[in-house]
This record gives sequence, structure tokens and C-alpha cells, in this order.
Amino acid sequence: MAEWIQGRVIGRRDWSDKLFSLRVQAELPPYQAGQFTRLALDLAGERVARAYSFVNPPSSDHHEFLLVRVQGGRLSPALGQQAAGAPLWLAPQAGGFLTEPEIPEGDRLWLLATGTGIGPFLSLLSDGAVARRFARLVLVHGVREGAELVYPELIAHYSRQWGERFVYQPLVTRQAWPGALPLRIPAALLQGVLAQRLGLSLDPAQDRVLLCGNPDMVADSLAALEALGFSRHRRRAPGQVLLENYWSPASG
Ligand SMILES: Cc1cc2nc3c(=O)[nH]c(=O)nc-3n(C[C@H](O)[C@H](O)[C@H](O)COP(=O)(O)OP(=O)(O)OC[C@H]3O[C@@H](n4cnc5c(N)ncnc54)[C@H](O)[C@@H]3O)c2cc1C
Repeated sequence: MAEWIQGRVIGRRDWSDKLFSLRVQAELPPYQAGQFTRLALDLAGERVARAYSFVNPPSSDHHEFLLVRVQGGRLSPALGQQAAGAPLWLAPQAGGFLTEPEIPEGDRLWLLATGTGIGPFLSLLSDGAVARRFARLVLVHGVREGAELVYPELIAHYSRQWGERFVYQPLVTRQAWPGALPLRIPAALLQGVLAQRLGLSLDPAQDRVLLCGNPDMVADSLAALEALGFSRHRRRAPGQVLLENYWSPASG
């Protein structure tokens, strides 16, 4: 297996007491927007590695990751202590299929994320290839508290860039938040609230959907979409829904 690549934290931004972004400088081989790599630290004599999605487009001069400190977790609390200048390891090989070439042809692209699952969608949107292909882009972000609605400046930039072609809908479940729906994504899909709020129908003939984040959200959203006639997309069995779970449903 190829060697680990040493990188360095060049900046961080804290969004809440648990949620933070790390900017990293490292010479990585090419990767695609929407992919993830593995970050690692040497902890108690062992290299501990976990998967993290790129938030930046591949054209960026740095790599950026959005992380949550998982209570009792091995790596994420340690990464949460990294400040500018700190070294870390990156895997040479990126992975993941939430990439533009994997998305089947369609008119509208729905990007549905919980928590840090918004990362790969920001990478895809910033890259621009999906914006050239799809007539409408819908970014839906489900969080518990309003402070977790990350990257507002970037999202405002997309709105300015694409006008009415781009729609952003936050959902905040644990506090009232201006402009946000007070629901989880699967419930908003099942009850038709999301489509109604955005004035769009969800139609398997024209809509393509990417799901990323919490495995409960991913499974329940897939079920809600299946009830509307959607199916999971696989290379050998084309459908309309692509997904990525951030941790195992069984252990989550
Ligand atoms: C493809 C992929 C991409 C990922 N991208 C990101 C990313 O961009 N940002 C990010 O923060 N994480 C991401 N993750 C999750 C990340 O890899 C780690 O699982 C997470 O940081 C916890 O690692 P840990 O060592 O701190 O906890 P561990 O010691 O590994 O485990 C602690 C427990 O927490 C659970 N868990 C993992 N993540 C979460 C979570 N977010 N919330 C609640 N429970 C959780 C695990 O199932 C485990 O039971 C991704 C995972 C995958 C598979």
C-alpha cells in the first residue's frame, strides 16, 4: 500500500463547540469533487485513521474538511485540538462515488445532507460541473441547532452566482431558526413539506438525489423517496438516488 502523505493544518474555523473546519496543506494526487480521503494522527503509538470528505473543489490550493467531535471517539476529538502548524497524515488515495460522473442524467439535482454530510455537496457545487449539467440545484441541510448551518458565505455566493437555479433549504430540529423548517429530512420528504416549500415536485423522471450523512437519515430518506417511485442508483441497476453513510447504521 502507498505511503501516507504528511500534511499540515494551515487554518481552522470553529462553527460551534463541536463543529469545526480544518484547512490542510498537502501534496495529494488528483481527486474528484465529492470524494473523501482518510486523515490520521499518531495516537499512543498507533496511527489512527478515519474517512473525511473534502469540502473544497479539487482546483483549490488547499484541502478543507468539516468535522464534528464525536464524544468518546478516538480520532475526531484529537483532530479537534489541531491548530495551525500541526502535522497530520493523509491517505494518498481518495474514494467515494458522490461525484459528478456517477450521477445519472436528469434535470434537477437534490443534495440532501445532515451535519457534516454537507461537505461533499459543497465540494461538488464549488467545482461547477454539476451546475453546468443541471437546470436546478437544491441544497438541503438538516442540523440540530442553527449554529451548525455552516458555510453561509459560500452558500450566499452560490445564490448570487446561480440566482433562482439554486435553492437552499435549512432544516433545524432543536430550535426555531429563521427560514428553517423544524423537521428532519425524511419527515419533510414524506409529508411533502420540502417539495411544497420549494414549489417543486419530486419526480423520478427528472430529479436526481444525493444523500449524505447520518445513516438513519440516509435510510429513512431513501425509503421516503422509494415511496415516491425513486430507486437507489447502482452502476449495474440505474436509479435516481446515490448515497453515502458517514458511519455504520448498526453501530451508530
Ligand atoms: C465515507 C465517509 C466520509 C466521512 N466524512 C466525514 C466528514 O467529512 N466529517 C466528519 O466529521 N466525519 C466524517 N466521517 C465519519 C468519520 O470517519 C469518523 O467516523 C468520525 O470522525 C468518528 O471517528 P472517531 O475516531 O472520533 O470515533 P470512533 O472511535 O471511530 O467511533 C465512535 C462512534 O461514533 C459513531 N460516529 C461516527 N461519526 C459520527 C457522527 N458524526 N455523529 C455521531 N456518531 C458518529 C461511530 O459509529 C462509532 O460508533 C465519514 C465517514 C465515512 C465512512
